[in-house]
Amino acid sequence: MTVIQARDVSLTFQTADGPVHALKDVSLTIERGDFVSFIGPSGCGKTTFLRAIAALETPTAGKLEVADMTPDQARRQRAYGYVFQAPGLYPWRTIAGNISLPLEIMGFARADRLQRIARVLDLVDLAGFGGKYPWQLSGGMQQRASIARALAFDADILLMDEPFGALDEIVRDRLNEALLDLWKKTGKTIGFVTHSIPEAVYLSTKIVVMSPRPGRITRVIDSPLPRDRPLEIRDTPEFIALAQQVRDGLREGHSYD
Ligand SMILES: Nc1ncnc2c1ncn2[C@@H]1O[C@H](COP(=O)(O)OP(=O)(O)OP(=O)(O)O)[C@@H](O)[C@H]1O
Repeated sequence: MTVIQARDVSLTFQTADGPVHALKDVSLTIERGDFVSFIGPSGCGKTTFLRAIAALETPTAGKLEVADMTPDQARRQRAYGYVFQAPGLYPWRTIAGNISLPLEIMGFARADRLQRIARVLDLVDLAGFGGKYPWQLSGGMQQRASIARALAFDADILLMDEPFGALDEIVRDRLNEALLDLWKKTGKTIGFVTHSIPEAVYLSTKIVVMSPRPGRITRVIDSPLPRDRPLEIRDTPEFIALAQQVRDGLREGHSYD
């Protein structure tokens, strides 16, 4: 079942220095339960594409459908959760309070909110930390809390814009494992922006390689790796070959010239 469909999506920003073609003729189909990574050098339109899916930007041409709706309808139906690069937690609210906020805005009853908060804290392995304040948690724990917040209203789609970019490699490894586990448990469809080839290959069922000026898709690689992936899978020939394909795709786009 198709969950996200982009057909010839283009998006041009008008700036003082002239038009910036952030996306040009981007076509992509994302199926239910896919884990799709977007990888490419700075400025290739990864964030713009994710924001267009989330109705935070409007394409200048082409068609974009999210759960059979326009992005705007999907936003109003709360069809997805969105995780930003920085955790963006309010320091004056506890972790539970932060997770509760969007639920309060959406009008969930208190008992329902408490139940949902407990469930998502458990999912991201933060059970027992609901009463802490963000500054009492490590960076990795804060990012997990922000994922919990995006999961709390149980949308089928999770959009994540480089959520682990600012974290060190050891923490990132652990969060990658935790995210895969969560994806397997919940069956959600995930769109994930990253700069890291190993992260994209480790997490994804589909890797979308993009290139800049104008922002476009140069390659879509379907992963043959099994869904069960211990971290050690990164040392297997299959993983290394896949990483090489991504690298070739990035080079094809002249991304690092
Ligand atoms: N609001 C905006 N106004 C004008 N130009 C913009 C705006 N947002 C993005 N751009 C431009 O659009 C292009 C694509 O940006 P985008 O942030 O989507 O790239 P990205 O691949 O996510 O980059 P990064 O990896 O650095 O986050 C860039 O050239 C950027 O400068």
